[in-house]
Amino acid sequence: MNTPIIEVRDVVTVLGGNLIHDHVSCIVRQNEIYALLGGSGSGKSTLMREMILLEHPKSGTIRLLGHDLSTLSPLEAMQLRRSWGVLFQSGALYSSLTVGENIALLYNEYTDLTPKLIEELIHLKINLVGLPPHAKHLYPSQLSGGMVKRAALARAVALDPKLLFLDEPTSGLDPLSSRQFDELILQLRELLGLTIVMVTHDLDTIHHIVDRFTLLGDKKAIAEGSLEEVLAVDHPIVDYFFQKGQHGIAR
Ligand SMILES: Nc1ncnc2c1ncn2[C@@H]1O[C@H](COP(=O)(O)OP(=O)(O)OP(=O)(O)O)[C@@H](O)[C@H]1O
Repeated sequence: MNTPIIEVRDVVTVLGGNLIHDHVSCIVRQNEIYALLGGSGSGKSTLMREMILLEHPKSGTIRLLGHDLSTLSPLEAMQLRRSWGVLFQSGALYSSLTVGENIALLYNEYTDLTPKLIEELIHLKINLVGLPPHAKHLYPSQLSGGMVKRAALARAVALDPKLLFLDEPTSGLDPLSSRQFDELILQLRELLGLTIVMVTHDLDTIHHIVDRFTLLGDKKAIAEGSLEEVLAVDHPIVDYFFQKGQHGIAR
């Protein structure tokens, strides 16, 4: 649990001439569920995108599974990309393909598995995320919001990644579906031995399943740690976020 998997050190990010991160540091450890929390525009998604090579900091370092992301060769980058799965906020499934075909795309692109084995793996992954077997034949437009997220999750774990990145996994879900999705994330962490990083606004998720998190604000990492550790930090943004001193802790 203590081995660092992602180390962000002194990251400075400038986008469109605007300073987004001003020397932000944080550490994600093996097997933990780690969250990036903060107000709108605080740079949570950008930091996650930097961890998966979709953006690049102006300065500072990000090490992932021991690799400095700023010095990767194209081949190393390609290999490293295989070690993570990503669940984007909208699900990002191809609308013209069924759930099964969306998952099969990955196997066809990255493996030499036989069609029969691919079918078996698709069945396994669909079952793993709690979807009924017939979901394989459905198109994204035929799924509820919660089912789209589950299907996208099945795709994200298709290649057995070590790391899973989730962008606001419970956004758009009702409270009951959100808690069920939290439970699923917990189960997947246990079953697959994953380390999970998520961007979230959902304080219930923070309470229920997140081990540690960074609170971003004012372009900085205001606080990092467990909920208890963050709540002990004396900072107006911590007070604001958790409504300390008003009517208990906001949930
Ligand atoms: N490509 C870009 N060019 C210029 N500015 C950008 C770009 N991408 C993001 N930004 C800006 O960077 C800031 C941080 O954006 P980011 O999406 O990381 O915030 P966030 O904390 O995830 O916000 P939200 O919770 O609203 O999704 C925002 O002000 C956004 O407008």
